[in-house]
Amino acid sequence: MKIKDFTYRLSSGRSLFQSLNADFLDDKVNVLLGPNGVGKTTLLDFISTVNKREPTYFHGFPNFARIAYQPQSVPFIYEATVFQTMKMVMGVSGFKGRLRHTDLPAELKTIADIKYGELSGGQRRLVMIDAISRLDRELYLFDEPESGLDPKTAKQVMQKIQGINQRGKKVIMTSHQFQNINNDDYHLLFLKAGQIQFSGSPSEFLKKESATSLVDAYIKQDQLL
Ligand SMILES: Nc1ncnc2c1ncn2[C@@H]1O[C@H](COP(=O)(O)OP(=O)(O)OP(=O)(O)O)[C@@H](O)[C@H]1O
Repeated sequence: MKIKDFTYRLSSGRSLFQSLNADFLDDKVNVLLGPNGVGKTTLLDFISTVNKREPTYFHGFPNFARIAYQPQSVPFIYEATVFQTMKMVMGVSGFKGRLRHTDLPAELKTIADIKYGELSGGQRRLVMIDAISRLDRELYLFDEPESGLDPKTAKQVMQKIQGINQRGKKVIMTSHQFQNINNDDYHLLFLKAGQIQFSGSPSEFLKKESATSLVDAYIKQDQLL
């Protein structure tokens, strides 16, 4: 999956992407990094076709029906339980199988009959990620999947996302968290000033910036621009 020479202006006239080029790897979890407001979510919106995607610039991406997308927030019905919400999300997305209580991981079984609207922000995210992960798609998009989750739950979510990729599925996510993406199963793409400024493995990122942690490498890269 590649993006070639993609330029995009916001309705205000501000240029968000300028001749942006990006290569995404099939056998790694691709992680878009970059400061707030640089356009990571907007890029996912184009890849997912929420924003109209021109084939001139986007190459090798599956069509809408073969993509699962976890946006940062989703509309929900306050009164529906967690279990009903998961079934609704999966049903709307065309899931043909049957979801049973016994299929749920322990952390969701305990909240399955609570109203979705009564969950915390982190719990809602966990529920949506679990539901979306069960869909059978070619490409999975996750927008800040570990944001708002406690460290243990964040790690579980990242393991779930790794598991999707290990099943031969393509994954692109955004993140501001570094503790769980510091091994070479991840492919990092640093977005700033309308372009991908770095892409490569975490170890290549550390080497390029002569840094000992990804946070330091990120800050050094950010200060360059
Ligand atoms: N519907 C919209 N109309 C106008 N501008 C928008 C719209 N959506 C996003 N933007 C602008 O586009 C820019 C990129 O936003 P985007 O959400 O893609 O950034 P991001 O890199 O994902 O940020 P964050 O890390 O904070 O989530 C921002 O300046 C934002 O204000």
